[in-house]
Amino acid sequence: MLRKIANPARLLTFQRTMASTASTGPLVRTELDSQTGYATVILNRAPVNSLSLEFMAEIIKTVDELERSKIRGMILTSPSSKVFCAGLDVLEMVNPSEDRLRSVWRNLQDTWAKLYGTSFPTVALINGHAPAGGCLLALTCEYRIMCSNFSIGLNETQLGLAVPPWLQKTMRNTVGSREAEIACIKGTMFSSEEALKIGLVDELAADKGEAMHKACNYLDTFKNMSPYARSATKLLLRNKKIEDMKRAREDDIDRVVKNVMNSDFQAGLAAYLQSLKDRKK
Ligand SMILES: CCCCCC/C=C\CC(=O)SCCNC(=O)CCNC(=O)[C@H](O)C(C)(C)COP(=O)(O)OP(=O)(O)OC[C@H]1O[C@@H](n2cnc3c(N)ncnc32)[C@H](O)[C@@H]1OP(=O)(O)O
Repeated sequence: MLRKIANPARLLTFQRTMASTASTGPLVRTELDSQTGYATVILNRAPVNSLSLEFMAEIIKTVDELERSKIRGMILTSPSSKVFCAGLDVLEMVNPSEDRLRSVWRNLQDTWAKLYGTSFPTVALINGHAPAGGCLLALTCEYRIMCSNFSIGLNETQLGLAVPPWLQKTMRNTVGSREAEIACIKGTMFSSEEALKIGLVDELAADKGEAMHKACNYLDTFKNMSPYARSATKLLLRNKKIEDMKRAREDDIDRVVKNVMNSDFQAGLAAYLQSLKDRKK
């Protein structure tokens, strides 16, 4: 359920009233600029926007609502000064129940499909690190603007996870076959500057303010264009990839369940979690 709050200024704020888990406030906040029709979607699951089952369900619902609201563009970002999205909530993979794990992967697939197939233009404003599922969210957008001094990449293999075909394809479409193949297999994390060089992001910004300005500039390029022609062309380009994912989704989920339920994977994950904690010492 959306709550619409009219501000005296031109900014209308839509807020989801759903209770959040670890964050203060709603898991996803949407601010709509009533003059431009651009919605800023703020991922709000502290501390690192890791993608839990419920968080992904909220992202999916938000995109559905934005489609109904006929917005003119979306900017996806985070309130954190350090992390755009830390990827899947790794705790979802620690000795999970098979049913929950299946739902998690299904929601991850749906999150990708929803964001990838929006009728409106989308920009990822990457104002922090974006590993794995964080990079996935950025890749679903049409345009990526990244603040300097952060890292982004599909590091799944470093965690012992295979990168699924649909995500590999999205990476290939963005950076080309050769770069994508090496990056996916190695699980490379790129600095903002390296990401720009290989085309993983389109522009860099010194800070969030500059990134927001650049994001609006991208969306403005469609101001005088027929929304129908724009979105029809986008969906003709992207729909087949979404359909391919949906056709193969059960195999994809079976593969993940086998991967994650394996005792070697669980041992590797425990070591990975420990390494995250050790980094702080
Ligand atoms: C159908 C098949 C589909 C397959 C597609 C696969 C797609 C996605 C797979 C994934 O996304 S796996 C997840 C990969 N993510 C990571 O490897 C990120 C790990 N985290 C980090 O590198 C860092 O935390 C950070 C994001 C760079 C941020 O560093 P920072 O120093 O700012 O913060 P930390 O102190 O490290 O973290 C704070 C707090 O958050 C916890 N945390 C971090 N990342 C995650 C996460 N992904 N899930 C859950 N929790 C996470 C971290 O452990 C800290 O917790 P505390 O120690 O404070 O309790």
